[in-house]
Amino acid sequence: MLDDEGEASVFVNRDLVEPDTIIDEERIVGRDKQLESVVSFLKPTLQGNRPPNMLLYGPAGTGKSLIIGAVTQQIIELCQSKGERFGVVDINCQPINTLDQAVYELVQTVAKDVGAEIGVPETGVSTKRKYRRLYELINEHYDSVIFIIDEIDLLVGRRASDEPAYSKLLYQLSRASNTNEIEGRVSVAALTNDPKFMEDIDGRAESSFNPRDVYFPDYDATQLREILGNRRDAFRPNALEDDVIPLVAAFAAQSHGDARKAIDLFRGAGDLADERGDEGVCEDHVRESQEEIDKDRSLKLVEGLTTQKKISLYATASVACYSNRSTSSVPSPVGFKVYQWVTDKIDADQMTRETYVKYVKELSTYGLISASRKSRGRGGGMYMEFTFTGDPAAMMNRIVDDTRLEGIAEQEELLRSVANSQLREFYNK
Ligand SMILES: Nc1ncnc2c1ncn2[C@@H]1O[C@H](COP(=O)(O)OP(=O)(O)OP(=O)(O)O)[C@@H](O)[C@H]1O
Repeated sequence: MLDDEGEASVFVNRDLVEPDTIIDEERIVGRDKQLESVVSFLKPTLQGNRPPNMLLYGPAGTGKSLIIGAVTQQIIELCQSKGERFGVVDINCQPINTLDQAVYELVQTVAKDVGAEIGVPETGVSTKRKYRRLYELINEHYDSVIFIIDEIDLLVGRRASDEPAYSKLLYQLSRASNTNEIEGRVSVAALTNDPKFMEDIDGRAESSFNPRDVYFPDYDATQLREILGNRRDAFRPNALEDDVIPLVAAFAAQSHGDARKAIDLFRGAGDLADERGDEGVCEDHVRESQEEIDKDRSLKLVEGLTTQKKISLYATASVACYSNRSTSSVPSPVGFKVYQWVTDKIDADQMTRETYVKYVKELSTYGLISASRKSRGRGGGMYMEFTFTGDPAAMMNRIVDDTRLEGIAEQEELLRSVANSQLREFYNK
């Protein structure tokens, strides 16, 4: 089978494994409960009533956008057949910084959907004017509307002390029909990975938004297998060896349970097979793509760290890497001693032990390491134990690109002995 460029390819429909491709409802699996809830909440629209507001929450890649998108699409079609205009106004807050930009983005989205002029400039007019234009467009073109605000918790606004921008936006949008600014029925669906933002919304916003919750948990390996199995026709028949889907699902379930990343890995394995001119996709392609993904991710992350964080991570990784013990986990007091040694050697500032622990713990939120609290036994106090999820030596190599640490890397034997003597001292106490 040849692809668009006339090259042999394992794919027949690569789009199906692109994350942004909108898929048919038959390909959605494992989200029956969430689908049922969203359908039941939005059904009143079809009877001419106002649906409740909704909060769809759960980790990344668990189908929040997919489910709300599929249900609202159906409602658009059902309304159309009755001659009613149901507007779906969908924005993602990730690239947006302020309330003013968010309102402008809403105006732009509606204008594009209905083919009208935006009608307000992006800058130089008040946010109020933008709201007015938004309501005007909606009143002209829709009988009812749902606002879908993705990654709502990221819309914090400029000043940390103010009421967050998401709180103001939720307040305005959810009361727009009570104040008759929008004549038709309005509802708001907020999507987030982190529902804790609700703790910071203003009391007024809370009572006017007052959402019905729908929770999206991580997918397990069985669900991911099904999701991927439903897209196997992206590949040429017989191009996939039997163990490919189970392995992709197992990798994804183990590290995140995110369908988007699982689909990325599936596609990556196919791309690798194509690159090498192999006829089919096998287990090795999956393993190598996963390694590439891990490498890229940690590389990007390490590049963005401050020097102090790099040193903390380097010292911790060196203990994991050089340890002569049977486990490679790193007790924080040992990591800190090695950190002190490294900072002395390169003549860098030295943070306190608390700061060192805070920095290393922070990296656990990126999945590079895991951190757990341990007890030293009676009277011995508590400490943190760090374990690297990937290869600590690869991590060290990446950090050494930071020139100040090159000198240390040349003293590998010395660092090895420092790490082990600190480990011995810690465990023999
Ligand atoms: N249940 C499912 N069945 C089939 N495909 C799915 C399912 N859940 C998610 N996907 C696919 O995974 C990708 C990510 O899903 P989606 O965008 O809905 O995640 P999300 O929860 O909104 O994530 P985020 O918080 O990152 O925006 C999409 O390509 C989607 O098609």
